[in-house]
Amino acid sequence: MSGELSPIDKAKFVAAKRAADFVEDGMRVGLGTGSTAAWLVRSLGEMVREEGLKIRGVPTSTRTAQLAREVGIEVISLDEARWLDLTIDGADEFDADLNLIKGGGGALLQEKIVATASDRMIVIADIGKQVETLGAFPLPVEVIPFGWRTTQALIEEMLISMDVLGRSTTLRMNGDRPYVTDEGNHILDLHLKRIGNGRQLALVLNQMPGVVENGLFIDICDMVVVGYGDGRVEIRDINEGTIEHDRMDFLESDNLFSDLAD
Ligand SMILES: O=C(CO)[C@H](O)[C@H](O)COP(=O)(O)O
Repeated sequence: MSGELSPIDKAKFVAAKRAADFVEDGMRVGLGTGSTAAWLVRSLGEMVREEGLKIRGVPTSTRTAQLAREVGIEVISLDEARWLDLTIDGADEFDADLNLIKGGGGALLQEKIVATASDRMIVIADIGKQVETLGAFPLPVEVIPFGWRTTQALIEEMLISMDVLGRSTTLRMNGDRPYVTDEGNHILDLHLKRIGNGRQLALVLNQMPGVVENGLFIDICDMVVVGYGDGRVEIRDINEGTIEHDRMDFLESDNLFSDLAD
């Protein structure tokens, strides 16, 4: 049963399952987007249905909103919640300082707004997302459709002036059309290879006309729950370092996992 899922799926699952333990009754919870976040939403749904957990969720995309409703989580908007106790989301890369690249799933704008509006952000990720230096994963930048080619050219010029290693940028596509975000924008993926100064790059990008937001999450994440393909989980805390090693009691006993793996 569980053997039919790939090690990466198992790693994502155990990270999400462990992170769900941080969600308490009455919390307003930001719900991330992506395949790892989907495991989290399903786990929380199970806790709502079977344990009577009472939470209100603020989804970071229409996809997550739909899944949250399907699994029984009460969905509210960020404007209704105003402020959140906790956001749990996936990431494309995380480094030792818990800085992130996000936006591989195209939801970086809502994800950053929601994470920033939260007392605490927990990232759930398989160990493959850990990097020494951010940047191997193309950095997503959300741009408005008007004049996107000009914005792209400005970004490429800026990358040259900042001496960034990789300078090519591509418009994200959905089939033969530009990808459109929930906000009606496009995404440029910046193939940088290595981001020396993420803080500076994030600031410079967001000052450019046409740029709405970038996928660098600097000083936003408080904790990363890391999953391994063999079911182990590790917790890295921004202040205390690694606070939990090698816990692996999630896989075999879990109904949700075996039901989905069937
Ligand atoms: O930033 C994101 C979506 O915009 C996702 O969290 C990120 O792409 C990770 O996705 P996955 O959990 O599917 O690997």
